[in-house]
Amino acid sequence: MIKGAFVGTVEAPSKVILFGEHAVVEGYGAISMAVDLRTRGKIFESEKDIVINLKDLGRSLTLDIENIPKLDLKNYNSGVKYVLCAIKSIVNYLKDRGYEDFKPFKLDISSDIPISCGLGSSASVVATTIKSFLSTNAISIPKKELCKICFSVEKEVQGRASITDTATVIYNSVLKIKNSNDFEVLKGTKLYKLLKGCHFLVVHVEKRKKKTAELVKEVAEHPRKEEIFRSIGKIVDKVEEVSTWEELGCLMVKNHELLRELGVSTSKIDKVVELGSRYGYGAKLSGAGGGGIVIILTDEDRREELLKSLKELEVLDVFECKVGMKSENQKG
Ligand SMILES: Nc1ncnc2c1ncn2[C@@H]1O[C@H](COP(=O)(O)OP(=O)(O)OP(=O)(O)O)[C@@H](O)[C@H]1O
Ligand SMILES: C[C@@](O)(CCO)CC(=O)[O-]
Ligand SMILES: [Mg+2]
Repeated sequence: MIKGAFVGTVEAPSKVILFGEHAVVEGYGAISMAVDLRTRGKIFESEKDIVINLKDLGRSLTLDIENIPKLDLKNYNSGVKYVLCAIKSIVNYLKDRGYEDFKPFKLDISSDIPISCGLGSSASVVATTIKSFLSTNAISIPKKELCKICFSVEKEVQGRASITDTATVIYNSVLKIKNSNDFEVLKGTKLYKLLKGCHFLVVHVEKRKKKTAELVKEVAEHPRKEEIFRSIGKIVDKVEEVSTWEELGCLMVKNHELLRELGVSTSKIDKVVELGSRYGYGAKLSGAGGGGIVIILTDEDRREELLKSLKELEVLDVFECKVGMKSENQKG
């Protein structure tokens, strides 16, 4: 073995939630779409231990393989908990199924996904970490099992989570989340065909002050959450019936208004949603909120006016995204 020899790369995409965030945590529906902004895990040989370099955080973890099942996440700061919990979860999952003698490796993790803005960077890094461990040990498990493990990591770190983000980055497609345990890949459906023709802009409006874990906890304590979740659930049910971009955009705005009532929007997010409605078919915040991203269903005839108005608002970044296509940065 050449010490530190490069072995290979594992990747996972990011995601946007088109409809249903927060309500989906309590079993309502959601519709999500993978986005081609990716987390990469570069795997190298290692003589002993698992060494994980989190390039975007400037942090490095060295793990004695024997001690991984007993890792206590409370001893680590929040920034590394998703990756640590991911490693611990896959080791325990495999040990429970008779696997042992896991190989040491070094893993460099880096990502083009803006962290903590609603693009599912946590789900993407969890999937990348677990897929890297499996790849190093030449073990493959069914995608559904991979989803369950990745979801359990988000739930353990956040306290509350749905299957949306992890299933979407693992299946790398457009998903309809049906309830807390079940989803379907929408490929070939009427909605998928409509979405395939859509042009979306993902606008990173502003940095969030809170992590998803805090935001979902606050929403869980909202006095009107059940009433608002029911209304969001009704919107999600309507989405599969729409036939035009106008109808889709209108439902996005209605969903956004309900997220505002949940208290997860901000004034700048609302301004961008208003621009998305003025120069496009509609828009809404996406992900846990509290700042972060807005997704806009654009009208290509008014795209330049929209981009000019976004520039005047001094948003952080603008990415073009289309179903199944590479995302391109559009910030002038
Ligand atoms: N490239 C990365 N390297 C290491 N850790 C990362 C990376 N990207 C995300 N994380 C972890 O995920 C956390 C952000 O997760 P969080 O759920 O708050 O935001 P998000 O997943 O981007 O947004 P949302 O959950 O709303 O889609 C970071 O604080 C860090 O712990
Ligand atoms: C806010 C939320 O609905 C989406 C976060 O991207 C949380 C979850 O579904 O796990
Ligand atoms: Mg997340």
